[in-house]
Amino acid sequence: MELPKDFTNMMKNFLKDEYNSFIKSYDEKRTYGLRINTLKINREEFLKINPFHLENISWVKEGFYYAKEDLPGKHPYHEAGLYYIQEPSAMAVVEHLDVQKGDKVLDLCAAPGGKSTQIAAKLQNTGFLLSNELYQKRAQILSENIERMGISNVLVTNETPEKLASKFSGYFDKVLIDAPCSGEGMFRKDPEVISEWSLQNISYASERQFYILNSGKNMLKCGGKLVYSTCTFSPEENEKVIEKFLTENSDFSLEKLLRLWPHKVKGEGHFIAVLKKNSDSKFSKINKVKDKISKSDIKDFFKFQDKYLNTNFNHYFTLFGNNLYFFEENLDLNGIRVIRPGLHLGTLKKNRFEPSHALALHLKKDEAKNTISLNLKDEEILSYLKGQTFKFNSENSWNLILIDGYSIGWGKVTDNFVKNHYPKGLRWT
Ligand SMILES: C[S@@+](CC[C@H](N)C(=O)[O-])C[C@H]1O[C@@H](n2cnc3c(N)ncnc32)[C@H](O)[C@@H]1O
Repeated sequence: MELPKDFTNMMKNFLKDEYNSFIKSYDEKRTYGLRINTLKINREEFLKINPFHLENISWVKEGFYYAKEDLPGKHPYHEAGLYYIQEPSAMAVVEHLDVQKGDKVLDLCAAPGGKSTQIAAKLQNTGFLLSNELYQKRAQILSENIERMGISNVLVTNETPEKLASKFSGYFDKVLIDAPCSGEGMFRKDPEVISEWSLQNISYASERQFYILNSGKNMLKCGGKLVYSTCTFSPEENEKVIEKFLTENSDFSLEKLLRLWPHKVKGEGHFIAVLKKNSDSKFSKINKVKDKISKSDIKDFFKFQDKYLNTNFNHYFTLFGNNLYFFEENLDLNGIRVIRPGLHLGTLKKNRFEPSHALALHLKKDEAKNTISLNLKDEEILSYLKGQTFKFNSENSWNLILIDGYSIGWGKVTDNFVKNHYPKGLRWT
């Protein structure tokens, strides 16, 4: 692999004796990883149905290497959100954030969602995750991944760090800043990154990283943890950013600094710094908004819930047009660009309610009154993913489609045929 001269010189200076082993790692094959989504299935249950060649990743219990030919991105279990495809060393970051159930967590640079979905699995639908992405297109992808993983306690926003900081001062127990970087750890995975690399870009990236870190710090509570990470190796974007930050912010202390090097671990490499905040920021009390929606406005949803669900969504509801969302907290998010204000329950149509794909992926098999159980080997599963109808004898009703016991979407039985409600944009061709 041909690497920029400035890059190899920089790494030689930094790594000294270790440089040769480091540079040799670029001649080795890249690694592939997936992480089991424990919101939907636990590790043991997944291993019983696992169709891939998996090997443990030592630093994440739910993380596995897979073989390139496994192609887990094109598998019905992927569509059911049973796992997330994530670079193995990237999985280490959230392990150091110390997420506890009930925590309020901010993921400030979140798209496409690897670390947000990992945080959500640790929260187990308790507490609250604010998952933010600056660029709108990337925020949409993030939102789709959040949906696929069946997460309910997350707000997806599309904001600048300083805008969020003006609203959420001293609010979060944990803040993750997985900063945009020059991506030197992506060289094996995506050689295009090499052509965009330059020393000038490193300087530009480090300024941006410092600015993001400075916005993120204000949103943390006293005693809270902030993890700063990158998938790059240049010290200017890593140790130097942290050193400068600590010099200017004596109320923060460094708890841990970690490097995952591609010549030392089986992964593409990562930098992780764990910081602790030892002072109070003025706590912004986020106003709670009154539930503006009366039960009669959404009576069709309640009818649907009574008829088809074994679980209850009672509060708090938001309507975006005709789209109904549920979120455990009733925060006033006025002025913030929200892409997903919680769990999308469905759409209010004329005199009826149509459940959403997000709700299907969130539900466990026992939470729906009617289910259609399919196995991986059943041809109906492919028909379903292709958006086709198939025969099923039952009375007319909404049914949660299950693959090996895990929800994958809705089907509406009409005259013994399953009308397909797998979203058009996700259908297999
Ligand atoms: C390394 S990626 C995040 C990867 C993500 N955490 C994951 O695990 O899937 C960094 C993200 O920061 C976003 N970003 C770029 N500039 C930003 C800025 N000024 N403030 C906040 N985020 C920014 C990028 O668009 C990108 O999606």
